[in-house]
Amino acid sequence: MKRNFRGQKSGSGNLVNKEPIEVYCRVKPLNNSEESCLTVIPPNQIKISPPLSYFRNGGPTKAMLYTFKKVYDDSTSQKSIFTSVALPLIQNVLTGKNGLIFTYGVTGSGKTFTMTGNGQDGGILPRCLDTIFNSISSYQAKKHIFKPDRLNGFDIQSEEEALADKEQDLLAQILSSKGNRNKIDKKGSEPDLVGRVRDATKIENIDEDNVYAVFITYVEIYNNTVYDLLDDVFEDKAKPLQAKIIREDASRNMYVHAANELEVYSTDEAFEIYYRAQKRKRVGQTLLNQESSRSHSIFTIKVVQAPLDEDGEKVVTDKKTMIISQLSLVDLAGSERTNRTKNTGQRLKEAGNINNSLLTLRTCLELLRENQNGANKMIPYRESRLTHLFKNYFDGEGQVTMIVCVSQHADDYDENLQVMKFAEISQEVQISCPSAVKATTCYTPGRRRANLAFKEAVNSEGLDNDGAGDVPPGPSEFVFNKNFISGVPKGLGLFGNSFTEIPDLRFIEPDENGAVPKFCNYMEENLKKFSELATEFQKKRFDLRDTLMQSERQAFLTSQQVQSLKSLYEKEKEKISALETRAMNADAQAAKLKRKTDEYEVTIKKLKLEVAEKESLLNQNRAEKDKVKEHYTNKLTQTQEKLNKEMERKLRSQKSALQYEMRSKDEKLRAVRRLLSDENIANFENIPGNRARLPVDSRSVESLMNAVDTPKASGPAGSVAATPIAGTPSGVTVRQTCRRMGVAVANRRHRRSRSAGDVWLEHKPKTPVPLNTLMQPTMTKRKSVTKLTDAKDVTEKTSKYCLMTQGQDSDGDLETRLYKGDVIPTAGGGAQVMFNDVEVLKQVSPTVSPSRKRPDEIRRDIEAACSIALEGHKIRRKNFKDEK
Ligand SMILES: Nc1ncnc2c1ncn2[C@@H]1O[C@H](COP(=O)(O)OP(=O)(O)OP(=O)(O)O)[C@@H](O)[C@H]1O
Repeated sequence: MKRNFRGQKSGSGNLVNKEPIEVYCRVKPLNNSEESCLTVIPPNQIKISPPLSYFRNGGPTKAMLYTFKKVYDDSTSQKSIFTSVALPLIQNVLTGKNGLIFTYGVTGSGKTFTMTGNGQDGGILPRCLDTIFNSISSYQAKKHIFKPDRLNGFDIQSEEEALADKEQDLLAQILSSKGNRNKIDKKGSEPDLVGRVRDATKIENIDEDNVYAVFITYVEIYNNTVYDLLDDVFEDKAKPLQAKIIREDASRNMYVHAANELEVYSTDEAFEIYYRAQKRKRVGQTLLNQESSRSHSIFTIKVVQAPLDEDGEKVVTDKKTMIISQLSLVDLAGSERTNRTKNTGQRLKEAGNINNSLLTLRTCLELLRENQNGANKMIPYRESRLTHLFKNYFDGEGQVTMIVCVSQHADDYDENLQVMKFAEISQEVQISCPSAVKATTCYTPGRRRANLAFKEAVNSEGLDNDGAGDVPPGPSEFVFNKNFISGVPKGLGLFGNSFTEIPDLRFIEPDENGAVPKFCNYMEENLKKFSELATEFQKKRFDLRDTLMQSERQAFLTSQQVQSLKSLYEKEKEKISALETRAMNADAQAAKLKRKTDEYEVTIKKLKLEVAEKESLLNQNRAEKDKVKEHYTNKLTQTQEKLNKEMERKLRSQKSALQYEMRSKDEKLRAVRRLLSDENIANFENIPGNRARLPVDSRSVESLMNAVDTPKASGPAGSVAATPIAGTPSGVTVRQTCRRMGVAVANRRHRRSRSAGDVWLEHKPKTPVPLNTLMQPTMTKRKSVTKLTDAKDVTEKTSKYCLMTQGQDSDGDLETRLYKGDVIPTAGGGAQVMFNDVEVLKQVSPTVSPSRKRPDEIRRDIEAACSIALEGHKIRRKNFKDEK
C-alpha cells in the first residue's frame, strides 16, 4: 500500500497525538578570547546576557533565560548531536514516518557545519546516510525496481524491467560524453570524501521482509526561486538555470516538480552526488562568514520500501503495498542585519529574500500557535517557497525538529535574542504526528529469512529447485521434460508455449534409442524458433516501450497540464474566494449603508413633514398676523380719523372757549382798567406830588398785556407806541402807554440798596424741566417760588424778579424763557416789576428741523407769562386794598 502524507492522516486515521516542534540549541565555539554573551545552563537552558558595551551605552542590562529541549555547548561533538537529534528521525523514516530537521540561526552561527560538517567530522547529513545504508544494506532492492513516476510517487518494476533499465542506464552512461552523474570516480572525488570517517550507527529491528531503496533530491531556494541542484544544466554553463515549481501531488503532498530523484545504492554514491551538487549551491563571502549560504538548501532522503512475496524472494509489484517516507534536511540561510554584513548589490538582495522567507516562516509558526489557541487564521504558507514546500510538515505530516545555532560572540547578542524569540514560538507549536506505518500484507513474517535458509539448504544438499521429481532419475540419467523446462530461466520460460511439443526423452548411456539426435533436432528447431521469437519479442518490446514512452510522455504532459490547470484552478479559487469575501464585505457594507440611507430618508421625510407643517403654521400665522395688522391698521386709521375729528372738534371748542375766555378776560381787564382809572388813579392823584412823580417810561403789566392782546389797538385807552426796551437782545418789545392814569408808579425813592447785591425772586414753574445747561441766569442771592402767595416775597428785600416759563416750541423743542425785571417798590408799599430783559433758552433737537413760531403761539406764551404776572398784580391789589 502506498502511504502518503495525506493518506496517513485522513485514510488510516493514524494520527494519535500532537507533539510540539522539538527545538535544540547548539552553541558555536568562540575564537580565542572574544567576549561571550551566552552561558549554557545544562541540560536545557541558556542565559543570554547583554555585552559590556550595552551597559556602557545605557542599553538593557537584564539577562534572559531560554529553555530548549536540549542545549549543546561548544564542546559537543557532531556525533552526539546526530545521535540525540537525528537518529530518532531516521528510525521514524525507516518505519514509514516523515521527518524534517532544519538548522536556524544568524549568519555564521554554524548551521552548515551542523548539517554537513566536514570529511573528518561529518554533520547530520552524512551520518544520516551512513546510518540508513548501514541499516538497510542487507535488504536493498535491486536498482531500478522502484522507479520515480515524476509525480512524487514511485512505480514498482519487475526484475526484468529493472534489468532493462539498468542496461539502458549503462548504455546511456557509456554514450554520454559528459560522464555519469551517478558514477563514483574516486579520482575526482572531493578531498572530504577520500578520508571520510563513516558513522557506524545501525538501526536494528527494521522490517526484514521488505526491500528498500534510497532516493535523494537536493534543491535550493535562492531569492525565493527553487532550483534543482542535481540538474545537469548546472554543468552546462550556456543553459539558463531552470526554476522549478512547487506542486501538490494526488495525495496533496507538496513537492518540487520535475526535480531529479536519484537512486543511490550506497553512502559513497550519495555523497558523490551531494558534494557535486553542493558546489552548485549559492555560497558567497560576507563580512561575517567566508562561505555564507545565500540560499536555503533542502536535501531529501526518500526511503521507498515494498514487501517481498510469499516466498520471500521477489518484490510484490502492487503499488499499494509500497511505503514512501522521507527525511528532509534543511540548512537555512542565516538571518542577516545589513548594517553588520555591509552587504550591497546582489548580496543585499539575497539578504532581503533570506530575511523575508525567514519572516514568513516565523509568521506561519506564530499563526499556527494562535490557531491552536482557538484562533482560525489562514496560514500564509504560499508567501514564501520555503513555507510552501514544508506546508505538509506543519500540517502534521511528520516530525519537525529544529536546531537553533547561536554564536556566543557579543556582537551577535541582538540577533541571538531574535533567534531565541523565534525558538520560543516554535516550541509552542504543536504538530500532529502520524504513527508508524506498516504494510498490511497477508504474508508470513520472516519469509526472507526462511527463503535464505532454504536456499542455503539447497546449495548445501544439491536439491532441485522444486524440491522433488516425479521419477527420480538415476545417477547417470538426464531427464528432459516439462519439469526440466520449469527450471529454465524466466526468459526462456516465457516462450514455453510457442515451442514444439517437448518430447519426453530419457538419456541413458549409451544412446540406444537415438534420443540424442532427436533432442538435437528438437533443440535446433526450437532454437530457430527461439531466435525468431526473440527478434519478434525484441521488436515488440521496443514497440511497447515506444508506446509506453509515448503514453508516458502524453500522460506526463497531461498531468503537467492537469497540474497547471489545478494550480490555476486553485489560484482562481483563491481569487474567487477572496473576491467572494470582498463581495460579501461589500454587500454587508452596502446593506449597512442602505440601512443608514433608509434611516436618513425616513428622518428626511419626517423633517420635511415637520418643515411643511411649520411652514403651513407660519403661513397661517402670517395670514393671521396680516389680518390682525390689517384690522388694527383699519382700526388705527379709524381711530386716528376719529381722534383727529375729536381733536379738531375739541380744538375748535377750546378755541372758541379760549376766545370766549379771552374776550371775558379782556372784558375783565377792561373792567379792571376802568376800575383802576376810576378809583386808584383818582386816589393817587389826590395824593400830593404823585402825579408829578409818575415816570414817563414806567411800564406796567397791564400795559404789557395790552401790548400783547391788542397789538394794533387804539382804543379809548389812548395811543400806543412800540419802543424797544434798551438792552433787550431778543427784541422783545413792551408797549409804552401814553396814559399815566391807572399805572402803578414805581417809587424810586424806595429802591432798595444794592450795596449788598441784588436779591432775586425766582418765580419758576412747579416742576421745571432740568436743563443741565451752562446758560443759567446769574442769581447769587435768590429766593425761588413756584407761586406768588405772599406779598412779602416781592416787597421785602427782593430787588430783581425773574419769571421762568417752560414750554414746547413749534418744533417740539423745549424752550425756557426767563423774563427779568427790577422790583420797584410802589408808593403804596407794594412793588411793581419792570421787565427789562427776556432770556430765551432753547434746547434744540438736532434731528428736528427748525421752524418758525406762529404768531398765535407767541401770543399764547406771552399770555401765559402775563397771567402769572397778573397773579402777583392781583395780590398786590388785594394787599393794597387790605392796607387801605
Ligand atoms: N561547532 C563548531 N565547531 C567548530 N567550528 C564551527 C562550529 N560551528 C561553526 N563553525 C565554523 O564557523 C564557520 C561558519 O559556520 P557555518 O558556515 O556553518 O555558518 P552558517 O550558520 O552556515 O552561516 P551562513 O548562514 O552564513 O551560511 C565555519 O568555518 C565553520 O567551520
